[in-house]
Amino acid sequence: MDGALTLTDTRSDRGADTPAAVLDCAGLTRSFGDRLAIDDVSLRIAPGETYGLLGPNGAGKSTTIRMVCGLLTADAGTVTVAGLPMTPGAPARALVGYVPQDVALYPDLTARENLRFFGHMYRLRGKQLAERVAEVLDLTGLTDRGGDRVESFSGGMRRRLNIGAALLHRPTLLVLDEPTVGVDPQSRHAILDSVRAFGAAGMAVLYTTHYMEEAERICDRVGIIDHGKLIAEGTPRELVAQVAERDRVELTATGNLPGFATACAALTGVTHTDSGDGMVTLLVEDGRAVLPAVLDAAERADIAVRSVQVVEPDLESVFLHLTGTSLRE
Ligand SMILES: Nc1ncnc2c1ncn2[C@@H]1O[C@H](COP(=O)(O)OP(=O)(O)OP(=O)(O)O)[C@@H](O)[C@H]1O
Repeated sequence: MDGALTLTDTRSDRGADTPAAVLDCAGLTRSFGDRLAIDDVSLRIAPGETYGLLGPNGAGKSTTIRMVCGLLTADAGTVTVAGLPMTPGAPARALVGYVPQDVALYPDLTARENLRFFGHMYRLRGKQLAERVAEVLDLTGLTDRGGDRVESFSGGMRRRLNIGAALLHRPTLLVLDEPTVGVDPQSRHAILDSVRAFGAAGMAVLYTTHYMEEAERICDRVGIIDHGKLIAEGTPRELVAQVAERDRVELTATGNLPGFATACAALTGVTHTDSGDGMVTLLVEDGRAVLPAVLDAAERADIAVRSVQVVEPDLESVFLHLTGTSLRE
């Protein structure tokens, strides 16, 4: 496998007048036809801060970051990076490293050739390009494989090289769009550790995911996005405090699950219910206290319960609390 990426401190590259926020999005709004995809989203990311944009598929994460990276124009609102306005083609784009959701590498080129190609796009040339390519191969732990074609790489190695390509020009803001989708667990851990290290080295990081445990693990602050709106923002601890003492009860079961969820909603101590994918999820005041009544309700509704889990409050509970639906894959 695939070791963690490591990074040296990039803060020395910054001027003394570094603005308080590296990224400042104000009132971002964007529609596609009559579909309002992003609705008045504002967020700020400070130097060294890792900000997680957490939301289900279709919530508006990619659209937001495409505007942040200057790849899509907003209908309303502004993006500034290190105080510079971001619009398609603006100089501010040079401050951003963008890691797209899909791996964007040339399989029949070697890792080194891929990096040289991307380095050219960032206008790196000659000795500086050679140095940065060597630096990124080192950072990604791929120096030994630099001369090998990417088609021979594992999925995790491709992801790491994909991230490396966005680091060639030493960006002030690194934007990663769901970089662990489809990656094996070990590579996933390596990528998450690396993103943590980028933040620790002073980079501002915008990280989108629909895995709440990733957001909890690596993000200093999290914004929850749903139907194009930023519906909550804070540290994972602050967000979890919003659902107070509520536990989550997760039952995997077969039978009429929507009907069972409705029956559970009527039980004392149950505050939210959701069902889908062979699972019923309940937010409850006290998981253990409510279990007998839930299991009685299952029996009455002829539900075959396969497993029951009581989970203490986490970001998944926050999402269920705020939206009434589970943040499932
Ligand atoms: N080019 C487009 N044309 C039309 N609709 C679009 C376009 N891009 C995005 N949308 C719509 O905008 C909404 C937000 O999509 P977006 O891709 O930003 O969500 P997401 O949170 O990144 O989801 P995913 O994790 O599935 O990529 C969705 O309803 C999507 O269908």
